[in-house]
Amino acid sequence: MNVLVTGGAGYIGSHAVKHLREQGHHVVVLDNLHRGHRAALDAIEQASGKHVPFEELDLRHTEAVTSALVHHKIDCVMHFAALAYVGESVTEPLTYYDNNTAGTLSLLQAMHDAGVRRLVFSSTCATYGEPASMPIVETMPQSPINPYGWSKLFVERILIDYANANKDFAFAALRYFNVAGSAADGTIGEDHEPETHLIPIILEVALGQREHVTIFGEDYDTPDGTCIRDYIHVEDLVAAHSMVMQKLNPADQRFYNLGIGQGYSVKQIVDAAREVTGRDIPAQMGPRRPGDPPSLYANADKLRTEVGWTPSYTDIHRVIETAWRWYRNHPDGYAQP
Ligand SMILES: NC(=O)c1ccc[n+]([C@@H]2O[C@H](COP(=O)([O-])OP(=O)(O)OC[C@H]3O[C@@H](n4cnc5c(N)ncnc54)[C@H](O)[C@@H]3O)[C@@H](O)[C@H]2O)c1
Ligand SMILES: O=c1ccn([C@@H]2O[C@H](COP(=O)(O)OP(=O)(O)O[C@H]3O[C@H](CO)[C@@H](O)[C@H](O)[C@H]3O)[C@@H](O)[C@H]2O)c(=O)[nH]1
Repeated sequence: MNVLVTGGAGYIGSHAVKHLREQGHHVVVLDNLHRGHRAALDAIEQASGKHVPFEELDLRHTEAVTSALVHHKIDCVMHFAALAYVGESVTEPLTYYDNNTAGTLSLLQAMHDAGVRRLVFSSTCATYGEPASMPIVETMPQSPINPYGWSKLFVERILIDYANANKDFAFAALRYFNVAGSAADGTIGEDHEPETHLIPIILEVALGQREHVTIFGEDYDTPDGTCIRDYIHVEDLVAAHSMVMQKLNPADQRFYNLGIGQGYSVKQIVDAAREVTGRDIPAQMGPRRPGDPPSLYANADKLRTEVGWTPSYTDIHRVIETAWRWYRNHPDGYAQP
């Protein structure tokens, strides 16, 4: 298939580009490079010896996006492009609604104008807010507790309405839990600025780039008092995307949780990282981070049953190993040393 990957120069998008090409698809990247890295695409190009077609465009430039869709004869869009920091969304809500919600509206208009009828959308478990029970199943109420979650939930709603009005359109919204790790072959990885995610921060401590990791709260109602999350390896996540894409039939409206169905506490992650790296990783207790639910993990049975996906990484040590390989070999990320 001819697939347009929006946000393809970002962390998850670049792993999707690599995987889809390995699966034999023809991939075009669209990214405005606001938080992406041209160097990630260069690395994919270098490792494969094959050019990565790249459109440096913003989602909100509808006409230019339409032209790109037509020019590359796109069959399906995988839509990763978004702003994705919960804390930033609280202080800059308009930026999030403009980029994530209005940006997707513009993309849908462009797809409509270009006659592209398949979309796989990056949603998030942040759309569930603080669920009453665990694990989370897709039918549970969605009530986000931050603008980031709302900016994604609005898109889910828009997709339903658009698909109801256009019966030849099909979409899947994949609600990710915590995405972690790097390509097992070491070619690409995670490089966020600012970095706010737990595993990268812990590995920056292991590298000596930070003095300690602060554990945000140890008074939660969980077995060791720290927050529990469901960490899915980025390669398992993108494999699920291509499997779902292949299954999309006209008029499909699919919603899936994308996690491994097992939770780890913050303390367990720190301990696992100490074992993997063999480094002393100083941790300090700090106050809770506003907006953090105590526990979030998936029931991912629907994806297993309907699509046949299973995660290959179920041991957190192996997930951290892939991330550690990337950070050790690229201590400055994609920046030139
Ligand atoms: N990282 C996670 O744990 C996680 C969890 C749940 C959902 N998600 C979702 O997955 C997707 C990818 O996340 P990521 O961690 O790879 O983020 P990222 O910041 O690394 O990548 C996002 C990419 O999108 C690009 N982009 C943003 N707005 C754009 C626009 N208006 N036009 C064109 N390009 C634009 C950025 O330049 C960047 O390259 C996002 O939609 C995010 O909401 C991520
Ligand atoms: O320095 C740190 C960083 C994080 N945490 C904790 O570690 C856990 C994971 O945090 P983080 O890695 O920042 O991920 P989340 O806040 O869970 O958010 C991620 O996962 C969500 C889905 O769960 C996505 O929607 C978001 O885009 C993505 O950033 C949370 O309990 C945090 O409180 C710490 O204790 N110390």
